[in-house]
Amino acid sequence: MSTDHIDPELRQALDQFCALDRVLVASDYDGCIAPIQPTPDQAFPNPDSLAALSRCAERPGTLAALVSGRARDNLAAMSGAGDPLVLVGSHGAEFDTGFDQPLTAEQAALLEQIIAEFRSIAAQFPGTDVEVKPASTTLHVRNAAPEDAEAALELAHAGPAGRPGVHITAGKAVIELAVIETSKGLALDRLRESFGAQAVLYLGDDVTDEKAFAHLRRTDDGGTDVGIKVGDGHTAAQFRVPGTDDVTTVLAYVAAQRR
Ligand SMILES: O=P(O)(O)OC[C@H]1O[C@H](O[C@H]2O[C@H](CO)[C@@H](O)[C@H](O)[C@H]2O)[C@H](O)[C@@H](O)[C@@H]1O
Repeated sequence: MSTDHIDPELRQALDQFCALDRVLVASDYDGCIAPIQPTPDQAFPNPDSLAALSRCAERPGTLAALVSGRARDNLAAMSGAGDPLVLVGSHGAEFDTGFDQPLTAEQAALLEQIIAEFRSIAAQFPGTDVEVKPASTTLHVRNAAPEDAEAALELAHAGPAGRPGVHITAGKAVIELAVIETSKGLALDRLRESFGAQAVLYLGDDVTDEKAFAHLRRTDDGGTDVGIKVGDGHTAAQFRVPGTDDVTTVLAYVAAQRR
């Protein structure tokens, strides 16, 4: 999608957004800035998208952020991004200051337990793998045979996912269990308020991004948020683009308009 091919309604919304004094430009990482890959450690950013988001961050009155389900350290390492981009990890719960609350002893014990249960499930199904994060764990099934993937997810739902205190996030070829509540929507609220943004632009491709889209709104000081779903699937976002190349186009357009 060249800049000329941005859908006219989306372009109009972006033009209105870009004309505001203070804005927040935020994107999900996997499936938006980085194309989906067989394993998490292969998902490097599209350099053009990352460069465009970084240019946004350098524009006056513009805060730019990556808001990811990954652990923040891992997001920083894989993306190579840092100042002036803001990095938020753990589905919106992990800022540069860490988590708002440290895990309680009970939560830490619960996390150990569900990690062990995920590892025991992964040991039974070739091609499945377990990712460990500070407050959650992810069972990856992308590289398993379809029947193994289904069986592994069923076991996860029937076992660790049902434990009291566990929060489930569905995702692309994963099930993720957290011992704290997370929300990319609350993360956007926090960034919006701290920066005094009149409007927020958010791009996301996965189920976890729906919490972000649900927090987008028309604001009192004249701004209208812009939500863009990347790819297929149900969404609350007003706009949709087909894939990660379109993320580059949108971010490059915003960076150019904000100059
Ligand atoms: O919020 P995001 O930045 O989109 O992170 C969501 C999850 O992304 C990663 O998993 C996904 O991407 C992998 C690499 O492309 C892919 O192999 C996997 O199937 C996808 O679900 C990451 O590993 C998770 O921790 C994130 O929660």
